Amino acid sequence: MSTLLDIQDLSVEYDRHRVLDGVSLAVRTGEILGIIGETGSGKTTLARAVAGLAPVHGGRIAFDGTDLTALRGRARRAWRRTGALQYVFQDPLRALDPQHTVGTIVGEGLAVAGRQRPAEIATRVSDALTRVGLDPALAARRPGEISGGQRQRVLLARALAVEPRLLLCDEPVSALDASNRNHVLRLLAGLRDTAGVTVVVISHDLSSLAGIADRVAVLYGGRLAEHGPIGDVLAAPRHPYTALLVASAPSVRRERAVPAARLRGTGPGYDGGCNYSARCPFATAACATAPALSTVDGDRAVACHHALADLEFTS
Ligand SMILES: Nc1ncnc2c1ncn2[C@@H]1O[C@H](COP(=O)(O)OP(=O)(O)OP(=O)(O)O)[C@@H](O)[C@H]1O
Repeated sequence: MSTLLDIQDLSVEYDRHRVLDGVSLAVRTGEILGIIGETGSGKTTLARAVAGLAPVHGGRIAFDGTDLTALRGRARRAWRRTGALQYVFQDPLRALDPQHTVGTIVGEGLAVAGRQRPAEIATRVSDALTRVGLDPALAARRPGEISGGQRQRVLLARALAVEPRLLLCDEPVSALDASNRNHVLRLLAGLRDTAGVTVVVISHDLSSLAGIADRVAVLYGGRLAEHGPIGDVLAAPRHPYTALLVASAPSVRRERAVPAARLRGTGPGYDGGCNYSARCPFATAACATAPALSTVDGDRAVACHHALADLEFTS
């Protein structure tokens, strides 16, 4: 499978405070990649950096071979107008202009591209609303006149209207009830399966990702702890933090996961060593040096000096 998005050694700083540190990650064409991590781990920052909305301090983000971090001025605007990459924001209420109708909002990207006549835009808006399971008649309403679940779908419809190649969805289901959550997750899986759209889904909830993601990347304190095929990662997490996440998610938990009670210590730090070591039950003197992300089992990678073997989980 080819790589659509290639992130190399990405760092982001806000006011000299580093919130992403040397993240390298490839998103393959046609897959759903889940990004998981606790609050403040840098998930949104990673997505915003890819969308050109966060201050990249170092590294490279390439989309189908084009280095997005090098685009400036006209080239950058032209790239944005293609709509190839769409970022679906976390908070629908804040992301949707309350003054505009749903139809205007969903048609925005098409109008920006400047290639569509009003009648064509109206048809594409109707199609996009239908695709996300909404009645096209909602186009006449404003964001304040529809439900939270419907607003989340409007955000998705807006992104889909421009037929993106890559969809970055930031916590697309966290504010939804179970039935809306399942609908949106099925919708994302359907986009991958029938339209070949590549999807990155950010979540702090492993069980939401378990049913739809092909691979998962685990962020901790702005660094990548582990990534790999989701089934393998859930069955045998290699990083102690991933093991903790799996142990804390009842619906995906396996017998051998490290008990959640072994969580300890304070949050992440950047003292030069492994930023998980203060919380890690397996930490040793070796962890005073930050571990590099190393390939294990062919298709997986883990940043841990003590990358766990399956048997070590029984404790
Ligand atoms: N605009 C900003 N200015 C300064 N610091 C920021 C800004 N945006 C995010 N941060 C900081 O960057 C870190 C990572 O934030 P981010 O929103 O990426 O985390 P997250 O994993 O998406 O969290 P959540 O699950 O709560 O959305 C946090 O410490 C946050 O306070």
